[in-house]
Amino acid sequence: MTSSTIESELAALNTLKFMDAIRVNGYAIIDDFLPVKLIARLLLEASTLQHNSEMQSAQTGNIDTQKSSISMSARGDQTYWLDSEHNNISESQQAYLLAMDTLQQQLNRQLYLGLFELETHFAIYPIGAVYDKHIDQLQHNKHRILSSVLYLNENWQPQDGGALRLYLDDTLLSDFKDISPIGGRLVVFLSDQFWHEVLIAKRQRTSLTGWFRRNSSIRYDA
Ligand SMILES: O=C(O)CCC(=O)C(=O)O
Ligand SMILES: [Fe+2]
Repeated sequence: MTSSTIESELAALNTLKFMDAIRVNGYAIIDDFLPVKLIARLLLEASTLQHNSEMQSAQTGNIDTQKSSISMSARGDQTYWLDSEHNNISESQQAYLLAMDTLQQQLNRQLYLGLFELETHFAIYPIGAVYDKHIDQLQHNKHRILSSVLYLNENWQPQDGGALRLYLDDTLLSDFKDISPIGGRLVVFLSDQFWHEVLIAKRQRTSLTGWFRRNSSIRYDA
């Protein structure tokens, strides 16, 4: 997919509504963020990486430092970072990165977030895996500004479970929104504001998770 195709795909989105949602609520959801074929190719690539044992068990960010035990959490996903160390970034992965870069520019232009770069990885949650309630902006790392999750799951049904549970009020556990990990759906939320968790699923659950950062000095800490 060429740069101009991605640009026009994104231009076609109702970006103003999306930006307004972030401005007002601190989070936003876009369905059909990328073409179905591209989502299918990314899903296949994640499965292949898993098959070839190239994914790693995820770790939580602060076990080493013990600085912010409040953020310590259990997670059962496997990850694969898209970065220059893995120099075989596929065409589909490039298309995803380009789309996210375009989104970053729009976010900066319209919300003045000053986002500098995206760190991102594939994540696969095998059946039964969860990610306990946590917050993405760790106390020793304030660089993560906006979290993003692009779901890659084909034909995901509500009864499959695996929702992202976003707590809308950190003092009120009953006030949450459950977001189903439907293929092509992109969720973004302010990294320091929302406690969230990944609920158990009956099917394997695949995504591209990312964090838009303001600074690049510390990387890959989750
Ligand atoms: O996959 C999701 O819905 C959320 C993942 C998440 O919270 C994380 O990786 O920090
Ligand atoms: Fe998270």
